[in-house]
Parts: sequence; C-alpha cells; structure tokens
Amino acid sequence: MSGGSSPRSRRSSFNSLSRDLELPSEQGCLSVIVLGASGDLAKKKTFPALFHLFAQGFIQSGEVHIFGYARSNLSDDGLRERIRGYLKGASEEHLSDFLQHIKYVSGSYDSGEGFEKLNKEISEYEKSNKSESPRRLFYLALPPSVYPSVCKMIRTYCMNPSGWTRVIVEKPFGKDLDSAEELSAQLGELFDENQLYRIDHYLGKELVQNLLVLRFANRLFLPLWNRDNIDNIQIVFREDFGTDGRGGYFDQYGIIRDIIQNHLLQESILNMCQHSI
Ligand SMILES: NC(=O)C1=CN([C@@H]2O[C@H](COP(=O)(O)OP(=O)(O)OC[C@H]3O[C@@H](n4cnc5c(N)ncnc54)[C@H](OP(=O)(O)O)[C@@H]3O)[C@@H](O)[C@H]2O)C=CC1
Ligand SMILES: O=C1O[C@H](COP(=O)(O)O)[C@@H](O)[C@H](O)[C@H]1O
Repeated sequence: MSGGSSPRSRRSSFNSLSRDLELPSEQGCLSVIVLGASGDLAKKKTFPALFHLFAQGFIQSGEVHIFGYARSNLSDDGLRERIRGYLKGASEEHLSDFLQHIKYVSGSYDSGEGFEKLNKEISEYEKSNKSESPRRLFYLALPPSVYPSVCKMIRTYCMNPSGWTRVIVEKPFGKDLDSAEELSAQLGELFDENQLYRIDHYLGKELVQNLLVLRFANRLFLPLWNRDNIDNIQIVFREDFGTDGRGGYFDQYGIIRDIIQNHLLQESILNMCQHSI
C-alpha cells in the first residue's frame, strides 16, 4: 500500500496473494451495504475507509456500489453531503467519483419493507453489472442491540442468490458475557462462521500492532522500558468533541462499555504483557 506503486499493480499483488492463500474469488461486482449509515461510526470510519480503498484502487469504479441504510430520512445527496467532509487525502475528482457510487435506502431495522427495498436496489445494481458471481458485504455500523433483528432481516430478504454474502459487526459484541454468548448463538443460527467477521478497529491501530517492534527493535527503549524504570501507567482518553450524534447509543449502552474495557484496557493490558511491567 506504499506510495510509489500504481492502483493497478497494488490490485494485482492483492489478487496474487489471494491466489497463494487460496482465498475465495474476489472478482465480480461488490455491493457494500453500510447499515446505520446516518451515524457517527459510518461517517468517521466506515466511509473514509471505503474511500481510501477506492482511492488506492483496491475497489474500483464499475465493480463496486455502496448502499447506506438507516431509519433517518435522507436522500442520496443528503448522505453524500453528510460524509463529504470526512473523506480526505485524495483529489476532488476521486472524491466526486466515489460519492457517485453511494446510494441511500431508508427503512427500519426490524421490518421487512425496508430490507425488501434494499434487496431490490442491490439486485438491480447486480443485474446492470452482469456479473456472474456478485458479492454482498453487510457492515453493521449499529449498536449491538439491533444486530439480531438486522441479521434476521438480511437472512430473510437480502441473501445473495449466486455469490457470497458476508456480515461484519463492530465492537462491542453484546454488553456482558451472557449477552455476548446469546448474540453469538443468535447470529450463529443465521450465518455460517465463515460469513461472519467481528472486528475492533483499535486492535488494528498501527502503534498497538507495532508495540513489540517499538520496544525490542529500539535501542533507546529496550534497556529502559521495564518495571525498574516505570512507576505507573496512566490511561487517558481524550475526545475534543461532544456526543456528536452518538446520544441514542450512549443512552442505551453507555460510554464506559463503549471504550473502557475494550479499547483502553485491552490496549494497556497488551502493553503491560508485552513489556513485563
Ligand atoms: N463512533 C465510532 O467511532 C465507533 C463506533 N463503534 C460502535 O459502532 C456502534 C454504533 O456507534 P455510533 O455510530 O458511534 O453510534 P450512533 O449513535 O451514531 O449510531 C449509529 C446509527 O444507528 C442508529 N441507532 C442509534 N441508536 C439506535 C438504537 N438504540 N436503536 C436502533 N438504531 C439506533 C441511528 O441511525 P437511524 O436513527 O438513522 O437509524 C444512528 O445514526 C456502537 O456499537 C459503537 O460502539 C465502533 C467503532 C468506532
Ligand atoms: O469505538 C469507538 O471508538 C471511537 C474512537 O476511535 P478513534 O480511533 O477515533 O480513537 C469512539 O469515538 C467511539 O465512541 C467508539 O465507539
């Protein structure tokens, strides 16, 4: 993904890596469906991530379409304007091109009507693309309380008749062990394990992934970074903005469960284990 290579050569390296690893085919038109598209996660992380993939050539014009889905009453242009300011790091031309690939469908998370409409839009796009093995990727940018009903709706109305269907759920996965196990059982009844992807973007952060290198490949830190020299570790979480649209989710779920036991403690425990403090 580094600077000098072209989108075409990055894409071809990716395809040959997929072949070497014997991964399923990644050819054919791709529909990415962002559920909860009106929200904070979607605008700050999901759409920008898709934009970077697009700008770097990993997903390309003519083979990808992005569908935003949520209850809010928005138009296609309304969604595009909402996310435009968060899409940075590429030319205005790339940005306009990317935005034209986005469509918005409004509907609830627990009734068939909206999901039937969504399925119709996806199917029309797939037909117009004439691909033999279209791919459908559902990304749930939603609080976990609605995962079961949304997954049921996807299973009932939106499964891909010919290619693969995958579902990505973000952290937090439930709100305690019981609810996490219950959620796992509910999703497991609807999808095979290889269709389900559970992610926490904090564990993908470069610094977290590079802690070992930072310490052991660094002459400055290697002799110093241990319990003899470190008195205490303070974990500080700073956001210089307010709830910023997350009110509904915070009211129901709480900011403690949102970031403390996972992002902040997971990271610092990882840190402590790796540094024997
Ligand atoms: N914000 C972030 O950076 C990150 C968030 N997450 C996780 O993603 C999930 C969503 O977070 P975020 O986008 O910040 O939160 P939001 O409150 O912005 O929720 C996203 C969307 O979900 C819908 N929604 C909100 N609350 C409810 C509810 N109680 N019932 C049904 N629908 C609801 C709303 O859409 P509408 O009303 O239009 O249907 C809203 O726009 C959370 O679980 C969070 O922990 C994970 C990683 C990063
Ligand atoms: O998962 C979440 O993370 C963000 C903070 O992520 P960062 O990568 O910008 O540090 C947080 O704002 C959000 O509430 C939470 O759900």
